[in-house]
Amino acid sequence: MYLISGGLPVKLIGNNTLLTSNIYSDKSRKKVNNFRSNYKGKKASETMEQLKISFLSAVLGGIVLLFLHLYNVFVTKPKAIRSRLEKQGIRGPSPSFLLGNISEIKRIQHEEASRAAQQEVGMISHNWSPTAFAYLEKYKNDYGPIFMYSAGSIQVICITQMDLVKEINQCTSLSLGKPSYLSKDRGPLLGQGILASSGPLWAHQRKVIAPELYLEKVKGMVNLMGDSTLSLVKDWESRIETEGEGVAEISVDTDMKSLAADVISRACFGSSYSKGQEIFSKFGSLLEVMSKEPVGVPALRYLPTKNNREIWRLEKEINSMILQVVKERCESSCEKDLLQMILEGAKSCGDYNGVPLNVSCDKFIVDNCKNIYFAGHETSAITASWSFLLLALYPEWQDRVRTEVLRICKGNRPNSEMLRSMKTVTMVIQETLRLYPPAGFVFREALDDINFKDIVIPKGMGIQVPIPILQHNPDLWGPDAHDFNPERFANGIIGACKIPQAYMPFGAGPRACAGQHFAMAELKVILSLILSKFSFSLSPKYRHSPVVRVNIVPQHGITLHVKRI
Ligand code: HEM
Repeated sequence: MYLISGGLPVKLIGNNTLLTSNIYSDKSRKKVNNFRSNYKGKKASETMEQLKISFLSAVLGGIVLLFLHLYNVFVTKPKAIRSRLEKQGIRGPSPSFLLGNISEIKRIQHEEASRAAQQEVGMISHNWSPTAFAYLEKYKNDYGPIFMYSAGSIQVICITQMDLVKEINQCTSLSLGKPSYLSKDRGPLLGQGILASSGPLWAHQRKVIAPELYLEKVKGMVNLMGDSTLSLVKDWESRIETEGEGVAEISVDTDMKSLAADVISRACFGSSYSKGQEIFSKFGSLLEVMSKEPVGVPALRYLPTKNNREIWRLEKEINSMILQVVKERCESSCEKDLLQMILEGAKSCGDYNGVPLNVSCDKFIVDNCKNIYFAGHETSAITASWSFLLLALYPEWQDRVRTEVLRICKGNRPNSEMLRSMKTVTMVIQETLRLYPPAGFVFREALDDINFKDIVIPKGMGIQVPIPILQHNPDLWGPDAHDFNPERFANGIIGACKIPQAYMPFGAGPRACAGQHFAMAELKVILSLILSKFSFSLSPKYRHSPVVRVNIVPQHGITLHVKRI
C-alpha cells in the first residue's frame, strides 16, 4: 500500500515499517508519479470547487444582506413613519417601490415646464413658483397645507401652515437638526460643518462662527467689500469703452458670482485671498460635478464611477489646499479674518459642555471653510443679480435708489454709517429677497420624535418649509403679492406682511442665516457702488426662467445692457 508523505511515496510493510520509495524500480516510480499527479489534480479541483462555493455563498450572503438593508431603508422604515403620520390625518401621494414619488414629481415638473415654455416668450411674471415648484403646488391643492411625500429613502413632511411654521422656526430643541443626508451624501461639499451638522457639534460651531458675523464685526469688512466691487466697476468701465457707444451687454450673474467669490475669499482668507480664490474655484467645480448626482443614497458615493473619481480628486485637492493655507498662517502672524475665527474654534472642538464632538481639528477647519463659502457665495451673487434685473425692469425704482445713494455717499465709498441710512436700497433688497429668495426651503430632520402643535413628527422624517410659497401667498401679502413693490417694506418687515414670520429668505430662529448682516452689507455696497456709476436696461437676449437647482437661479442667466451715467 502506498501513501503520500511530504511529497515522497512510501510503502507500508509488515508491522507498519516504512521504506522510502527510491529503492523501487522505474516502472513502479512511474506508477507512483501518475498516481501522485492524478491525486494532486483531483485535490486542486476539489479545493477550487470549495473556493467557488465559499465565494458564491459570500456573494449570495452579501446580496441578501444588501437586499434586506435596501428593503429596510426603502420600504420598512418609510412605511412605518408614513403610517404614523397617516394615523394623525397627514396625507400625501402613494409612493412607488424604491423611487417613492420621484418619477411622479419629475413628470409633474416636466409637464408644467413645457406648458410654461409655450407661453409668450419675453413675458416676465414674478409668479414663477407654481412652475418651479409645480409638484408642491399640486400636492398642497390635493392634500392640504401639510402633506407628505417620498423621495426614495427620504420621507418628507412639507409644511405651509403658518402656526406650524412659526413653531418649527422657534424650536430650540437639539432633536430638530439638519437632514442627515447633508453630511452623508453631500459630504464632500459640506462635511460636518455648521450648515450640515446637528446637536452639540452644530451648537459649538454656531457659538464660534456666528459672533464673528455679527453686525459689529461686519462693519470692519465693508472696506474689503468695496475693494472687490471697485475692481469690477473698473472692469465694466473698460468693457463699455471697448464695446463703444457707451453701452455693454453684460452677463451680470456671471460677474456677480466672481465678485461674491472675491468678497468671501478676502473675508475668509485675509491676505491669502488669492489662494482662497483658487480653492474656491475648485470648490465651484466640485459643486458642479456634485449637482449631477442623486441625493439620498449615500452608498452611491463609494462606487468608483467617473463622476465619483472626479469628486474624490477635487475633494482631496481642496482639503489639502485649505490645510496648506492654515499651515502658512500658523507660521506667520495672526489675522482678523474668518479663517482665524475657525482656527480658534478648532482649538476647543474636543467637546461641547462635556459632550465629545468626535471631529478632528483638521476636519473642523476644512469643513467650516467650505461651509462659509457654500453659504455665502452663490446666495449673495444671485440676490445682487435679481436686484439688477428688477431695477432694469422698473426704472423708476432704479432712479430712486440712485438718487438715495448719491445723496448719502456724495461720490465717496460707502462706510457702515452710510449703509445704515440707505432706506430705499434696503427696501429694494428686501423685496428682491421676497420675490426671488435664493434658498428654496428651510430643511430639518426629526432626530427624535418631536411635537409641533398636535402633530408628532416621527424620528427620521425630513421637514421642509418652502420659502417662496410663503413669500408669494396673497392671503399673507395682499393682492399684489406677485408684484415688485419695495414700498411694502417702508415700515419694515412687520408692516409688510400680515404674519411677518412668513418672510424668511434667511430662514428663522436659532438656525437662521448666521451671515445675514454680512450679506445685507455686501449687497448694499455692491448696489450703491455700481448704481452710482451705471444704469441698467433689459437686453433682448434675456429669457425669464427661475429654476430650482441647489439655489433658485435664473436658468438662462441675466444679461443686461449696462451704460455709464
Ligand atoms: C443673500 C444672501 C444669503 C441668503 C439669502 C442666505 C440664506 C440662508 C438660509 C436660508 C440659511 C438656512 C437657514 C435655516 O436653515 O433656517 C442660511 C444659513 C447659513 N448662512 Fe446664509 N444666506 C446668505 C448669505 C450668507 C453669507 C454671506 C454667509 C457668510 C458669510 C452666510 C452664512 C450662513 C451660515 C453659516 C448658515 C448656517 C447657520 C446655521 O445652521 O446655524 N450666509 N443662509
